[in-house]
Amino acid sequence: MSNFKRRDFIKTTAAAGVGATLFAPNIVKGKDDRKVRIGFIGVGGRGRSHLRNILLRDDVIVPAICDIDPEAITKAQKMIKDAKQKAEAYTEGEFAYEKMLDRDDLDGVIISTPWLWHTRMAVAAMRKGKYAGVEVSAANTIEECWDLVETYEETKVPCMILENVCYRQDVMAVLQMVREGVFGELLHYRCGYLHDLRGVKFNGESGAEFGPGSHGEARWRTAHSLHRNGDLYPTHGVGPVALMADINKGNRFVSLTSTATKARGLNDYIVKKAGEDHPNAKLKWKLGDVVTTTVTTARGETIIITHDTNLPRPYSLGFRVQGTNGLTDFDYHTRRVFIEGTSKGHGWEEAKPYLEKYDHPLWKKYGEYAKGSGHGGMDFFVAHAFVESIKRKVNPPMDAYDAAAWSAITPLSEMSIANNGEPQSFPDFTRGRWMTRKNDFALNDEF
Ligand SMILES: NC(=O)c1ccc[n+]([C@@H]2O[C@H](COP(=O)([O-])OP(=O)(O)OC[C@H]3O[C@@H](n4cnc5c(N)ncnc54)[C@H](O)[C@@H]3O)[C@@H](O)[C@H]2O)c1
Repeated sequence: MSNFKRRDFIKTTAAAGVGATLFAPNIVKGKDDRKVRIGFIGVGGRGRSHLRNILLRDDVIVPAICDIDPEAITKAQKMIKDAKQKAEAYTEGEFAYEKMLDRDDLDGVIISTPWLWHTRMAVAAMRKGKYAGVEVSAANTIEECWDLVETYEETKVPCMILENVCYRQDVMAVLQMVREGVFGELLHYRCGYLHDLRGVKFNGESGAEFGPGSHGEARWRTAHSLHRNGDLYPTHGVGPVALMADINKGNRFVSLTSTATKARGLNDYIVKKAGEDHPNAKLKWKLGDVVTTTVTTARGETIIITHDTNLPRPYSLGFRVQGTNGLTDFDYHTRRVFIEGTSKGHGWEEAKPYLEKYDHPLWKKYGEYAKGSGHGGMDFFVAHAFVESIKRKVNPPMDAYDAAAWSAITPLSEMSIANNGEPQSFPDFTRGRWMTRKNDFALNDEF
């Protein structure tokens, strides 16, 4: 039994390993008291939100943190001190994390750094026997996708992509509906990342600065829009869909085609903020404002993924799940369903009764507890799954194969756009094992 509890939350957890696959245990052995020791690489905005959730648990110790930004370290150290813990900080240069990974008292690390560091850090963590929990996206190139898979296969140390949206309450209820056959046989999905990031990509005195001297993600994220044209952030949308579609577990992504509109939004924003004489107003942005990708699967489904981060618009992940019996469109603002024989007439039905009826058992169990953990509660679940997988020494629910297949959408979409929408084949990262692997995501009653 686990000793997991927080504040007034004292529910015990079930026996270890239900529904999960054991792997060769070459990682640091858990202690009898089942306390897990987790280090943090990157304690910026996202790293500290993970840290906050982790520090609320009584089954995790945080012995070490790493960041190159002294301000981020100071903020994180205050949180750690407030939680009555003590962590050593690694701050000396961009490779200080390697020193931290040499410690023998870490079971896992949570990596919340800029994208270009993710694979390098996750691979280093696995090689040093530490579970790698890596923020999204996990990889930038097809080579990096293979690095994640091959390092996992070689070391048998798991890598979990920390895709929190897979645990969103409505997403998990729809997953239950899928599993119970409410939509019939599935054919089509839509999803994406439609988020006005202009205020994230630019800040500083003029409101139009990025790179060194700016703060937060503007320091590193914006450069990708200058140099790359593709779906730069696919996993919030495609992660949940991949789990519904059994990707890598009975099904796989086969190919994609991508197209992009022209790039106008960022230039328009800079001119409005800082005037047309601002040096950044002269830049030629490569990222098309709306990138549309269509993925085909081995089972004959299609998935339309939209990336839309440069224009004024409300936040949306734009989910649609459609099968032979009906479909749902759902988002933070609108959730609707049409099921043949149940929904009256030709109109949509409000999804609320369905989402309540099919509320996932994990949400029934931990929903109250999760509230306030960030992003409507889903941040609790993703960190919880990481911690519980380490405790039980089992593979996490979203693994290196998922990290590779979901992240591969970015480089493949770039190649497709660069070649006039030419179809690009997905590598089969499972090397054929997708045919026999089983989808056990969130099927045990713990994580
Ligand atoms: N899942 C989600 O909901 C969600 C939300 C926000 C961000 N993210 C992801 O989390 C990651 C981090 O984003 P963020 O918003 O925290 O960015 P951020 O810029 O606020 O933080 C990144 C941190 O990494 C540090 N860093 C950079 N290079 C480093 C190195 N070599 N070694 C150690 N530290 C280094 C920076 O100093 C900074 O403190 C990104 O991949 C982002 O896409 C995910």
